[in-house]
Amino acid sequence: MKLEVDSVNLRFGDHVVLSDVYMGFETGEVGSLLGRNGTGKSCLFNIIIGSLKSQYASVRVDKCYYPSLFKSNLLKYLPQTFLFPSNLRLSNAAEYFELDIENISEKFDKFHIPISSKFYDLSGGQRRMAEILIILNCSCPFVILDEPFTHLSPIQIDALKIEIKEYTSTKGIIISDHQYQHVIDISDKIYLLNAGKTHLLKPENVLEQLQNFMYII
Ligand SMILES: Nc1ncnc2c1ncn2[C@@H]1O[C@H](COP(=O)(O)OP(=O)(O)OP(=O)(O)O)[C@@H](O)[C@H]1O
Repeated sequence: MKLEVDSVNLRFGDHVVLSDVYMGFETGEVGSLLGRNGTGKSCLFNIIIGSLKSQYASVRVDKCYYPSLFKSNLLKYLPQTFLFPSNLRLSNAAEYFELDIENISEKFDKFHIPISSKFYDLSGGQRRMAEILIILNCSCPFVILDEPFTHLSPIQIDALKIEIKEYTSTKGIIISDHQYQHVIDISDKIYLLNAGKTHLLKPENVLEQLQNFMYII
């Protein structure tokens, strides 16, 4: 399946954030969006899911138009901020997303997170990992993870990178994170957002292109 967003134009008053943006992602791959702070990555994700109205945007899955992809069961989205209320039990959050509790508890065990806990029982990193696992296990063809590596320790990041790659057997996974080296390690395709436009990076010299766009020095 192919998820495409194009002709995205977004401005707040005189501030033009996105100008004629295109991105395309397919199931079976990890696709990424990099860009400096404030370039519009989260806005673009919110436009894709349908929670932010832009002046214009066309969001399609396999050439069908979706004004609100979030309601369609084709995509789940993990925002930068925590997703679930603190006093919710992990198992209840999993049930809310119609997950098989037995299957998901095995995943949680792997990361030493008890599924019977409430979110406030967990550390920041455990909580982030728990939310990521719930979203990754949803039976939808696309998942967006906004800053999945935030709060995670290096060893958890490495485990998550393996996990994300495994889920591409059934999904397209779209990520954005400023820990660009980890993003590069697992991405099949990388877009860089700069001055309101997306640029699809050539796979052979990604670091050099990131330098040219002054995302890194
Ligand atoms: N509701 C809003 N009203 C006005 N400006 C907004 C609004 N939402 C976002 N912006 C502006 O749009 C720009 C893009 O914001 P966005 O959060 O998408 O950036 P980002 O690329 O995700 O940044 P970061 O990497 O820091 O998370 C910023 O300049 C922000 O101030």
